Amino acid sequence: MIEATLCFLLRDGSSDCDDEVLLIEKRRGLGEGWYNGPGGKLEDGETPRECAVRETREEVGLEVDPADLEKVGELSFVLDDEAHTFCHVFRARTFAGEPRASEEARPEWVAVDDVPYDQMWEDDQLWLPGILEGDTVIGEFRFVGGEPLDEADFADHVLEWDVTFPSNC
Ligand SMILES: Nc1ncnc2c1[nH]c(=O)n2[C@H]1C[C@H](O)[C@@H](COP(=O)(O)OP(=O)(O)OP(=O)(O)O)O1
Repeated sequence: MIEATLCFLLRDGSSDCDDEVLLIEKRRGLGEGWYNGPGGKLEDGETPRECAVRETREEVGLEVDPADLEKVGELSFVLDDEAHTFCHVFRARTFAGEPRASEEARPEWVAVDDVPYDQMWEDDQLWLPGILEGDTVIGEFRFVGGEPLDEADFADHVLEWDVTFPSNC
């Protein structure tokens, strides 16, 4: 099973009440052409938090202090009844630098109310709005139809909200 991360960075928006979230348009690999948060697969010996920091740096050039990352989700993606990917989701409001594009990702600040869910993984619309509003979640999402995961059909899901994660995970 693959272990991966997603990292959602938030900032105050230009209008009075709207937060903005940094999304990437994925330029290669799984989910190519879709929007998502920066993130990717854990490397050997890496913790999820370290992975989220590294992937954010590599994909969009922003520096995040691991201590500023709040663990806000654990998502299990199941393909044809087999565990496929376990994804740790983080959120942060503190980071350094200006986003820049990389070979893997084109970054874009998007108002939280304008997230393009029709250009994202189908499951994102089920859990990401809650994450962007400050909630926490554990979710399982079942896909059918074989590899690759991003061409499989989304079948069903289970969500548990308002979860408490240990501060060190
Ligand atoms: N269903 C769903 N919804 C939302 N996000 C995801 C999924 N499935 C997923 O796999 N993901 C996320 C989890 C990861 O952040 C990425 C996939 O990681 P990937 O880009 O393959 O990992 P990298 O390590 O960056 O890839 P390479 O550097 O090897 O190209 O999608």
